[in-house]
Amino acid sequence: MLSLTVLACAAAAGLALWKLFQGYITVSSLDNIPGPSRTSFWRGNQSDIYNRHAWGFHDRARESFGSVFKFWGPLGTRGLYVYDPKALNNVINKDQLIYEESRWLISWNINAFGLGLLSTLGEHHRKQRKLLNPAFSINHMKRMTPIFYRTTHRLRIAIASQVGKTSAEMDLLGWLGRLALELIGQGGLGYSFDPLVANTSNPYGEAIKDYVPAVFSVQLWRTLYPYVHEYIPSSVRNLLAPLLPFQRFRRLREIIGAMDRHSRSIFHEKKAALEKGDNAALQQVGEGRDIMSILMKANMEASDEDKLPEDELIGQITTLVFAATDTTSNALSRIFQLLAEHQDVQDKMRAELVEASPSGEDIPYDTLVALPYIDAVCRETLRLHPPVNYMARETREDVIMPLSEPIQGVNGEMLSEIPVPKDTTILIGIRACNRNKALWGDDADEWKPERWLSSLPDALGNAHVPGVYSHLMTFLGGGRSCIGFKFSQLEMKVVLAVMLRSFKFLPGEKEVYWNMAGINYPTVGRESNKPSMYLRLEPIGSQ
Ligand code: HEM
Repeated sequence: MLSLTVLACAAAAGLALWKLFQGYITVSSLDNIPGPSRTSFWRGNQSDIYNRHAWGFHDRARESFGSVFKFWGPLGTRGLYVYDPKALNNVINKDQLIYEESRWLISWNINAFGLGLLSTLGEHHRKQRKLLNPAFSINHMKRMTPIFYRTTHRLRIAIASQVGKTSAEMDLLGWLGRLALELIGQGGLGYSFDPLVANTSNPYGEAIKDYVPAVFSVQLWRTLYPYVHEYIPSSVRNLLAPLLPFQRFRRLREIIGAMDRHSRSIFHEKKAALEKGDNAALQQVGEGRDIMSILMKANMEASDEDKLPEDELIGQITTLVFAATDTTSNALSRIFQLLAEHQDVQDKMRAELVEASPSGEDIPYDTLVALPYIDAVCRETLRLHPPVNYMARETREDVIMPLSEPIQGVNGEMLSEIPVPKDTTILIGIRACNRNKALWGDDADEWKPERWLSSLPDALGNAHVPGVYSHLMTFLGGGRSCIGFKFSQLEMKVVLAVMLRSFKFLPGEKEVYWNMAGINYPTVGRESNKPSMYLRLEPIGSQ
């Protein structure tokens, strides 16, 4: 009996060792795909790809190896970095269910955000999305526009009091982050997080803002999470997590705990208001027009098979707040930084706004979204500087990846498709696709809003980039594309419309350094890891 047990344990250990180290022993169809050599025997290119200063690695690799290249993952595994449009179309549309979110990321997201859209797969995800979609329609965005203006004017007043009559240098990222949280609060949840006055802060806002840097601070450990996820059951993981002796893990757990507590209390408040009837809901902050009220009402009326359980509704709250906050505020910060560096563009945008509303009244939705120059600046910034550089996927089975243009294999053969083995990590090169010179022209790495005012290159039209927005991969495409991209555009345009008429934006004294992360963020200089961006603001006319 004992020898049988020993034999079984030895076999299990052998299998685990084989699974762990097979990458070093086996050959793969991806060995014929060119790519950078590994910089660590154990970690492959992990630390080249996933670090705050990885811009050079990503840019050199795309320039040297083209639209599909191999990279090394941990323990001898191979991955593919892809920005070929036809391949991307297969990844996010045609074979979406084969190129799924990584299992470990889903498990991580369930722990961090609960069972929201970022944590579910397949039919489960489709069902959630079906219920949420109507709340993100253009008609609904129009109805939310007054809420966006009202909230942004509160920010304008708060900033004006800091700027005074002359000028002041301030952490604009901090203000835009608070505004983004308040807008998803009011427009998304019918809840006010932040009075938007100076010298106050909000624990939920702080938690959300710290989440991405906190995750990146444990990135080395996070690259091991796929193995932790595979070999340690979730019950044991949950038991061990609080015992981890590292301050960084403790902070991450605090952040996740704060997000969950707030989401639960917001949910129960909304539920009570909805149960009391429409009047109670109308008296809430979002006047019943917010995304969660619509979702909760739709859920009450849905057939049993389409209904979402409470935990999934709570998960949507954390997911929405996380997905909406840093992405949009960091994108807006990048726009203001570029406007501070290009006063001519800033002046032109201001002139367009004054022409659209000489009296300074809020510009109605239809007019605002159609203003061509502001639109060009937003598109161009989201093209050149997408807040998310890449997204990972993982093949659930062997699959053939077709290419728009053949590539030369390591053996000299031309390849028009690549056989990709099951369990391969795919990195969707969002920034790489947006800067592809073969599609956008030789000036693809330059910021030129004017490019959107004349016709775009034919090569771009013919390539059929599968992004949901303007030939860009910024918001991805397919069944997992960004559901909030219209919300985000409206937010950017309302903020630009209000702020550019009140302030002139100038470069500050403090250096602005952009860090590469799950969502890129600026810091003062390269060494700091505290998200912030200082610009100088000067008042214009009467406030
Ligand atoms: C500039 C701003 C934004 C950018 C660049 C952005 C980008 C993205 C990207 C790349 C994804 C795909 C993630 C994945 O495949 O795992 C995504 C998903 C998502 N985004 Fe956004 N986003 C932005 C703003 C927003 C806003 C304002 C909201 C909410 C109001 C939002 C809500 C979501 C949600 C819920 C998902 C998950 C969708 C799904 O899995 O079905 N995003 N976003």
